Amino acid sequence: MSTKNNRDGMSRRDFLRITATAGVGLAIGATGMAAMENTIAPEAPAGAGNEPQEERIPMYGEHQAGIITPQQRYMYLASFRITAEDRAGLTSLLRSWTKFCDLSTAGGTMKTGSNPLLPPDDTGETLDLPASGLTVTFGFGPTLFSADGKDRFGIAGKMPRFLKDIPRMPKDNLDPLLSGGDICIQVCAEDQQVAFHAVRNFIRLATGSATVNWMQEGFISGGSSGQTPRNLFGFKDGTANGLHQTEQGYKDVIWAGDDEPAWMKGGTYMAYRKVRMLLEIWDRASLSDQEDTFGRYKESGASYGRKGEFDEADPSKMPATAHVRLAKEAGRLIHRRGYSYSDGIDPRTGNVNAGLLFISFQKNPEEQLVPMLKLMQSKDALNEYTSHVASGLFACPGGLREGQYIGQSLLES
Ligand SMILES: C=CC1=C(C)c2cc3[nH]c(cc4nc(cc5[nH]c(cc1n2)c(C)c5CCC(=O)O)C(CCC(=O)O)=C4C)c(C)c3C=C
Ligand SMILES: [Fe+2]
Repeated sequence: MSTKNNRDGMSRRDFLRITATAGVGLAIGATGMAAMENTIAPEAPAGAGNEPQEERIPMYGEHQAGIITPQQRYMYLASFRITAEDRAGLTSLLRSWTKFCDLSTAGGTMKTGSNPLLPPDDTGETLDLPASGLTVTFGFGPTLFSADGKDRFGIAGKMPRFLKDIPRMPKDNLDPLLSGGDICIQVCAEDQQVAFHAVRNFIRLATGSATVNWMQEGFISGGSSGQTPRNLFGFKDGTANGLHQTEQGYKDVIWAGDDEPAWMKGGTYMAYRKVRMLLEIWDRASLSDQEDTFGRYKESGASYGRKGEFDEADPSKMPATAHVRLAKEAGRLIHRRGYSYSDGIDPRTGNVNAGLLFISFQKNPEEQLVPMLKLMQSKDALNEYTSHVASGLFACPGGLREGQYIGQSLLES
């Protein structure tokens, strides 16, 4: 796609580069920061500018996209309550959502419409934007299968083996209005407006068939440059995913087993915890307390007693309550794909309302995730600085072939 602007002869990319550089100079001048000791010069990763992201991530395949896909910068998570009264209503919604996915992940939009007396078919905010690595991942919650003892859609007999709410943990501070749901959609993209457009249109297309329970937005840094993103405590977060990132590793850790209903073939379970991070308390903790909390060094991300971020961790070198040591003691791996969030300021306290939208994928949440969560809730040094405020567990069906709709293998098998 050409980015030349004919009026001033400068490409959109050149313009962004020049203004970005000028902006840095102005900011330094304005604050009078002549002495720059104690700083770390950032290494500019190649291609990490503001270029439009043409990348299209195929939505068809053995697995849904957005699970082992390298993390895009922006994420929306939206949970829906299905109001359609029967299976035909649910099927029709899933068909129209799938059609929209097919179009938008390829960088297309619906027609704006030819009848000026009707609302346009597309909301329009991505008309000039490329696909931007958009992915959409669907998960089905326990209540889709059975709610209040009712089998609303005739699928109660096809419930996957481990689909139930994550058990309540002693330190939980969960808001039921921000937890659970019949269907959860994870939307990720390199451009926030592309991701927003998708989630907004899922909501719009659901009119009359589903209502939104809650929606969260998240962001990360660095992912596309190949570096591990840092969370809002300033630590590299996601390093240990490297332990299972092979085809066999994914099979062992993520993809549902053969003992699941057929529609879960190539699927997995998505766990969600919204974890508020108490930034003001954390920022007053010493560097050594911060590092002891994780058992890793802040700058390098290396685990205690090691030099490189990816050197094998030795839990015996970490304090007994270190987060990473406890994760290791739980003895199982999970695939984490979390995003930071910021919900502005808590007006009652003036504190920043921010944290981690913890998302993990695993084949058996009962064996892989729940024991880890229990161990962490009882001992984790991180508990002093965090509070779990929302939760959810969803079964993600396997991937689609062109022409199929999401959930077809569940509803029509
Ligand atoms: C029960 C699962 C987990 C929750 C909840 C959780 C919350 C949470 N984690 C961080 C920051 C870090 N976590 C790190 C590693 C790590 N965390 C979990 C699990 C949960 N974290 C696992 C399984 C691991 C990997 C352990 C290992 O095998 O080495 C790290 C270290 C770097 C890394 O590997 O990613 C950080 C940092 C926060 C801030 C948080 C809640 C707000
Ligand atoms: Fe963690």
